[in-house]
Amino acid sequence: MIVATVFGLWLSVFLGDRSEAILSYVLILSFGVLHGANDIDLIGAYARKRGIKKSNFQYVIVYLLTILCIWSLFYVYPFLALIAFVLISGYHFGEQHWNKKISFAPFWKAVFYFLYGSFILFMIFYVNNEQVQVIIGEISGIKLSGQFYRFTLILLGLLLAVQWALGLLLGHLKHQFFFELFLLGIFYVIFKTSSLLLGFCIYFVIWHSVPSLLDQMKFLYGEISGKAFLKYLKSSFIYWLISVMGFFGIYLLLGSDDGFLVSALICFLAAITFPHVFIMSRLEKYLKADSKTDVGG
Ligand SMILES: CC1=C(/C=C/C(C)=C/C=C/C(C)=C/C=O)C(C)(C)CCC1
Repeated sequence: MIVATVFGLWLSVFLGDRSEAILSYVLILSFGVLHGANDIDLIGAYARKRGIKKSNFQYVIVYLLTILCIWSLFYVYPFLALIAFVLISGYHFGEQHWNKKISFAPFWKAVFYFLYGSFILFMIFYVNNEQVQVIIGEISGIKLSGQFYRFTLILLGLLLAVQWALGLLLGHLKHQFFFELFLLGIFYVIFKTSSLLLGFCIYFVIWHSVPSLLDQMKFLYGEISGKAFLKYLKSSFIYWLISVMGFFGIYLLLGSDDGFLVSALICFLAAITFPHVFIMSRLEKYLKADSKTDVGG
């Protein structure tokens, strides 16, 4: 993952703005969307493992209703929806990164996930604050100042540092401290050198979507292999196709205006993110609890 990240950094130096944007859309729509495209099968498999029997059709209905609710929320209270989206995404990124490496009590675990993931997101927002202000303004009609991103980043950083230090002192964190710190440094450099979209994309695809895909394969098929990946592709293809077509539908409707497209991409991501975070949180807890299906301990 480090090699792919450095390669991404190298690409960001060489590619022009247009090529960076195209590469980012391609990566987000391929791996990014793919890692959320199997959610209905995942919740079905999870329920079966827990002895609950419901048809896939019921899950599809609940899933679609959830997406409809999120879209309505974005329509009626866009700012509130955006805040909820960012908070939940922070938690989700943190959970993916730390799930197998920490042993806090459940509440403090959730706080740590949230602080870590939100810290990463606010690094992106702070470094690109002018662009982010425009995008958030376009979605919600509210313009937050550059100071706001700076202050929130510092606050999150301080809280994270305190909990991290306590976790180390009390032995709740099983990881290489300097490596994790180095990673945060690398992320900062990437966000600073690449465009907003490519910076987010490098983190989202390499450090979130790919590890999540591997966890899902292990959960669904008990192994990580080329064969399991093909099975995964087969079962998620239809959902992936519908999502990508949905995105292009929005694109055709809104035109090729880059600003609009980024806002559309965010609302689109948000709609599939809410149910995805819920499902993945169940799955990660299951993977951690069941040592036989745990990935890389
Ligand atoms: C608001 C905002 C952004 C945040 C995107 C987020 C928060 C995405 C989360 C995606 C998830 C969690 C997907 C599912 O796994 C961007 C794109 C950086 C651009 C600037 C404005």
